[in-house]
Amino acid sequence: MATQREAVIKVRGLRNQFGRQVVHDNLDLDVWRGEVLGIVGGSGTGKSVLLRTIVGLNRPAAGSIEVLGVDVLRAPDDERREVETRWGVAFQDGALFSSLSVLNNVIAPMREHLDLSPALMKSLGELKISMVGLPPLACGKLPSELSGGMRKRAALARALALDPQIVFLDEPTAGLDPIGAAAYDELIGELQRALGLTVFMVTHDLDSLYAICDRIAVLAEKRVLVEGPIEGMTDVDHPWVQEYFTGPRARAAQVKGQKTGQTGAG
Ligand SMILES: Nc1ncnc2c1ncn2[C@@H]1O[C@H](COP(=O)(O)OP(=O)(O)OP(=O)(O)O)[C@@H](O)[C@H]1O
Repeated sequence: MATQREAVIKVRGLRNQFGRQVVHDNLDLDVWRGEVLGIVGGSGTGKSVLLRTIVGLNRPAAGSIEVLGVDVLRAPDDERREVETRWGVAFQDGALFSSLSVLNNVIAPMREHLDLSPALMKSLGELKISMVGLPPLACGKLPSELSGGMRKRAALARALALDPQIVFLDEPTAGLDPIGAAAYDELIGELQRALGLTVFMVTHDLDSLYAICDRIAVLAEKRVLVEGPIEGMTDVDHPWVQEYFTGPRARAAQVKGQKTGQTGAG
């Protein structure tokens, strides 16, 4: 099995620096096709910066990033634009266009990258919106007219607009109540299995880690300190990892994960 793993994202020797603040130094990371990878780490360890760097919203000081076989930092513009259509990103606050309806938000990437008739885009947009569990009524609403949980689902629908192979999620369950968060986790797990997605998820949510992540990458000391299945994290001899994965919240999340039988998406 291990020999068949294909890295859809390969980060090597990554350095990110803002002024004199070094956020990442010589960071390496592989993300395997079809996995749900949870990125965790203390506040300010650079989880969001890592995501933003991989998707091209932040230019690193050094290193290389390969996504789906494309060297995204050095590829010519047309190749880079093409590979961008093969991933989708959903940010924590949704980052939807506030003046566009949910349907038009979901259609926006199609308008930009595909040459489809308006009628076909509308049908595809409605399909994506139903895939994330939003009612048809949501299509015509503005983002401001949705609840926080619905906005996150709308952002996910937009991330799925171009049938991506990889989805990046930045703190997808932040701000949701526990029931809403569990439902969102379930949705991600279902979509991942149904569509064969690779999911790169920055999260603080221990329940999500136990419920849907196949592997965890811990950011500490400016790099990926450790990566692997969640079960092995309690053996890692590092104060933050110990506190995070053996504290009372982790124990509660583990029990919950076992109760619902949701440990790992496989
Ligand atoms: N554009 C920027 N300019 C300057 N500093 C930045 C910029 N973006 C991020 N940083 C800094 O980089 C560090 C890492 O930020 P990042 O948002 O990635 O942390 P994080 O691990 O996601 O934290 P949290 O868990 O609190 O969301 C922080 O100290 C932040 O202030």
